[in-house]
Amino acid sequence: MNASVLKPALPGISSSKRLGFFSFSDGNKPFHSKPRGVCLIKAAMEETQTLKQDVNGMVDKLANRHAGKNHNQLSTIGNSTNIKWHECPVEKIDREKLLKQKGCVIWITGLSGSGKSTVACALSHMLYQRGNLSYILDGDNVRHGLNRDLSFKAEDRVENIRRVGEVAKLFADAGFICIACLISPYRRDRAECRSMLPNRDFVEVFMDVPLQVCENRDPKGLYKLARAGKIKGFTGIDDPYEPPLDAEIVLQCNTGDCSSPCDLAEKVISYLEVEGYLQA
Ligand SMILES: Nc1ncnc2c1ncn2[C@@H]1O[C@H](COP(=O)(O)OS(=O)(=O)O)[C@@H](OP(=O)(O)O)[C@H]1O
Ligand SMILES: Nc1ncnc2c1ncn2[C@@H]1O[C@H](COP(=O)(O)OP(=O)(O)O)[C@@H](O)[C@H]1O
Repeated sequence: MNASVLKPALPGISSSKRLGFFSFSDGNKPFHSKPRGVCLIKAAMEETQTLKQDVNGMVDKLANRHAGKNHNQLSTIGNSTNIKWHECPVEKIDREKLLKQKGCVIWITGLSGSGKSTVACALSHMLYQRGNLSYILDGDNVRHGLNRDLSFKAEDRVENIRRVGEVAKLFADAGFICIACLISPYRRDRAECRSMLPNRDFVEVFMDVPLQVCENRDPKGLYKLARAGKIKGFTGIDDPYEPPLDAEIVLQCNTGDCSSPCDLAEKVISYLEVEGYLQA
């Protein structure tokens, strides 16, 4: 590999921290259209040398972790046979150092109309303003793509939550503060998602808003349709919702007079701050 084709995308950060952000050209197209000075080429070569050392260190770290283990062991997970986990030396903790935060999942559950999406957006915006990276997995939105094959019957809701739980786990592993907001009506499914993550990395937020308030809001007119029997199996009307018994955060709104979405999001921010998620 040619030293001049290395492109540090985050100048000013040490090479080990930048490791995940280097990309390589195809060798024919240099990154800089203007001719660069010899000093820069020399610096780039030195940078490459440091990088190689970093990569070797990372690979050694991986080799040590695997010492004594059977590298060829194949697994069967569900219907996937003969599969093998592939480790990469750049780990979650390395990405977290880059992002200066800890990856986790904020799981917002509650009835339709309880304010899940609104709080998720307020939270994401506040995190963005603080310089923290988050990403929202909204039930409604995920059902436009990944989960478009799923209906609202019980087994499809279970699969909906399982898939979003798995995706959220990947985002947390990438170092994101992943905000999943879904009705997720069943306790057992939420517990399954919790169990996918290391201890404390799953933060359950319960939108404790009475059905009456949600129904009065009815921004999409769905409760009206459900009451008229035009939507069958609507959560809270003729389909169950199991409120959490041990959520980390409960955002209550007992009457129509609720705290503002920003005030609610602030409570989540305070929790994340106290638990140390907003720094690496
Ligand atoms: N039968 C039924 N029950 C509940 N909700 C329904 C239903 N049909 C459509 N919708 C709309 O789908 C949104 C909920 O999707 P979710 O993926 O969050 O649901 S679930 O977690 O699988 O129960 C939900 O969005 P939110 O209002 O944002 O919760 C509704 O707009
Ligand atoms: N804290 C709040 N106070 C008053 N109204 C709210 C609050 N949060 C959300 N809403 C309103 O309630 C309705 C439903 O909110 P939404 O976020 O779409 O709920 P969900 O995602 O749970 O279905 C929207 O019209 C929204 O503007």
